[in-house]
Amino acid sequence: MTGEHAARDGDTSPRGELAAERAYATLCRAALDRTSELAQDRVEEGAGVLTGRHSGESAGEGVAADGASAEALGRQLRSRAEEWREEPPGPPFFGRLDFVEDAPDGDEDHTGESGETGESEPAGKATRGGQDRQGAGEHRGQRYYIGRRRVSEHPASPPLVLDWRAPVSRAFYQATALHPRGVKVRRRFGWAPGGTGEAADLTGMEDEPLANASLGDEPESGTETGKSTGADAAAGDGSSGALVRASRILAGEIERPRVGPMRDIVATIQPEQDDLVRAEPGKSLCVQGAPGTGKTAVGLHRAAYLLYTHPRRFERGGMLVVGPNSAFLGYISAVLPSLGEVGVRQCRVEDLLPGHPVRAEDSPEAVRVKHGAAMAAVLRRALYSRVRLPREPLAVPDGSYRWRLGEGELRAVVEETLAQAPPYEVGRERVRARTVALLRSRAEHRAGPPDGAWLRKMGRSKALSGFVDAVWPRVRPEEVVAQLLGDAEVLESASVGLLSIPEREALLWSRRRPRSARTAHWSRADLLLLDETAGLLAHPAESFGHVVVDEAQDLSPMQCRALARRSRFGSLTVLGDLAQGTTPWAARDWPTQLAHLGVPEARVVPLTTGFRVPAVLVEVANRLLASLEVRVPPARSLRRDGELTTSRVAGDAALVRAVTERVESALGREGSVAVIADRERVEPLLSALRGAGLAVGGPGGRGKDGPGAAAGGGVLERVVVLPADLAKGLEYDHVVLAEPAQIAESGPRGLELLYVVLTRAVSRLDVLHARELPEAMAGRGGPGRGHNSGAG
Ligand SMILES: Nc1ncnc2c1ncn2[C@@H]1O[C@H](COP(=O)(O)OP(=O)(O)OP(=O)(O)O)[C@@H](O)[C@H]1O
Repeated sequence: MTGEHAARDGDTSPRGELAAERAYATLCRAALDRTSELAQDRVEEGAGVLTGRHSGESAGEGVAADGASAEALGRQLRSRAEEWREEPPGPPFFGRLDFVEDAPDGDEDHTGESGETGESEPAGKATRGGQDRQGAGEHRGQRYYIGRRRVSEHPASPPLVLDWRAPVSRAFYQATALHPRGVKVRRRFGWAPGGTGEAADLTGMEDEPLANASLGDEPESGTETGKSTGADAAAGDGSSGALVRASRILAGEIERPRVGPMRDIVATIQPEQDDLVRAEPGKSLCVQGAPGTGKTAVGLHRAAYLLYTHPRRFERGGMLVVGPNSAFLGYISAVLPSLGEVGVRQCRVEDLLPGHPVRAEDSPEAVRVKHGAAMAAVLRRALYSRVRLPREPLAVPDGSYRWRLGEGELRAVVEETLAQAPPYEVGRERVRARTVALLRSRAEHRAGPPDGAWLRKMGRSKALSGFVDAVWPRVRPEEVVAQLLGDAEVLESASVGLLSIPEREALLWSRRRPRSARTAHWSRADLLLLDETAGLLAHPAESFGHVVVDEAQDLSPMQCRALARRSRFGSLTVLGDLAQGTTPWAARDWPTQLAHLGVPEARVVPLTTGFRVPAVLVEVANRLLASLEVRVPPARSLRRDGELTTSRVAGDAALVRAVTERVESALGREGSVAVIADRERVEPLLSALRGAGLAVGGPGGRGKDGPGAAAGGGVLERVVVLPADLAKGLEYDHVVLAEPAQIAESGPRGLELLYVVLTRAVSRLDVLHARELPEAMAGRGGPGRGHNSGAG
């Protein structure tokens, strides 16, 4: 149990240890079942008590203070109870830490977290206080189980299992023989895939001796899955490669076939990923990660970590996860709930924008201009061109008297307000307040300080309101944008020096289009303009404490600004890969993109170890990097498996035949198959494959971007034909790539697109080509270090 080493005096044979761990699992399951019942009872009682969330809280601490939060809490309790009812929580733990009894001299701990307790730290001396710099600190002699969530027999009793996010759990991810953090032995548990976490599902375990490993300690135990090889990793450099090579459980988990929606990776988070997950909440972070390095996974785990560690911070401004499209969001939607976080908003940028129906379509050039950074300046000018400097004095009637304000002083009011550049609506009220202040000083001079009622009367007076309307008119975003796009003169004066004449022409509505704000037909990109203008008028009502932005390289400057507005007081986790930028406005460098996102100071951290794409494929993909217009560190792969074939065929008909053959032979093996080609080839390939009697899905049929994934995944055809531009973010066991040269030439970002396509395969990639391979792909050493054949 979490506490003193319980098994020390028991049966220490591998079989005996496994039996003891299974018994412990049974104990945990019983405690979980009780927690579930308790949650259900509380929903029924309507009690506003959090159950087991934010583990430091004992029963009663989460009582809601007001109706709205009581309702939110009720919803959360209900979903927690439903979650428990519908989905058994799975294995109650995946790891165990045994800390040393005595701190060995010179065993420096490098956590820098001395004394970290944190509000989420589980109660009880056993887990209070972090490891000190000399090693185990207060954890000396303790044993802790680590799991997806805290398990205890009662919310207030000491935990049987610690949440993976608790400070002490960090040692599970970070301890190495060089820096053992006071950990004597790290144990990993192997559970039957797909099991519900019953004791019988616990099939094996591996121990890595850490502290004193260099002195030649033997592993504590071997298990049914084989002798521990942990010592190899422990003695190594602690890199992901060394760790994974040394652990069959780790390697098995990482190489497990991918089916259905994305899973959490909580049992196998790697040290460099853990650093990002637990990075300081207040500071923004940008992860430049090669394909399959776990950027999405890291972002989601970071969200869960921040919510757990800083619950109060995110009660005020919530957490937002932004993804590129709804199918992707469907694909990742199960991860946070599986980590116990059900209240995170997950959406696309466009879901945050004004909800006008989209009734118009822009030309590609108009889309490009509307997404560009210059548009923000154009809109600002268009809005502020409405402000007029006063040209005459103002007389404000007050009973039979008239207060007079001179043109010069009124002009100073407007000029000073403009110089302060507040949001437009704030500016308007500021002009009003300052003009009233001028009246007050007049009145004071004449008859002593006026009272509040008089000041309010003056502020609302017709003359003063008329003045404010004249110099700083009230306006709606729709009016500003409709006038800008509908009136050539307005557009010209707002965009001189910012847009070229052809760009202006692309923006201008044709004469047939309605001109008024009320009847305007808005395009998708117009919604960005409306949002930008609304942001110039006032701060958005919706603001987030933290925003996780995925595939951030593909966002346009205007999309970035829409996010920046919503996290003015928060921080961002920006995830992306410049080499995978395929939109017309994709970022070429991070500093520029981070500036658009409002966080120019964010640290950029590379992730280069890939968990998806095998090394032989990564090597081919990396050859492209030299030809891209971006500089990113090349990927390396943890996976040594994987096959690559490259085959030249004689002409298009032969290419179709070769694709069919490859698909047929791929079907003889396990896993999903995707044929990826330029959009033009999709229909012919689909009909050829169907003509050959194969059940094939069209674009979006399955995978991360397909409705299959959104609906829970994998239920549709095993084979899909996919245009290259829909491949981003997807994974397939076997990929057949048809005519890479055509993809490379398909547009200004063709090579980036090809790079995306080359990095989708989890196991096997067949490259089929009738034309020469793109030079960039051939690299210096020629294509295909794997098997080459002339089949076709
Ligand atoms: N530490 C880990 N343990 C196990 N699996 C992992 C780990 N890190 C990542 N993975 C797996 O690797 C795959 C790729 O992860 P993910 O989709 O997060 O990568 P990505 O960097 O966002 O990729 P891309 O840039 O291609 O979209 C996923 O199947 C993920 O579950």
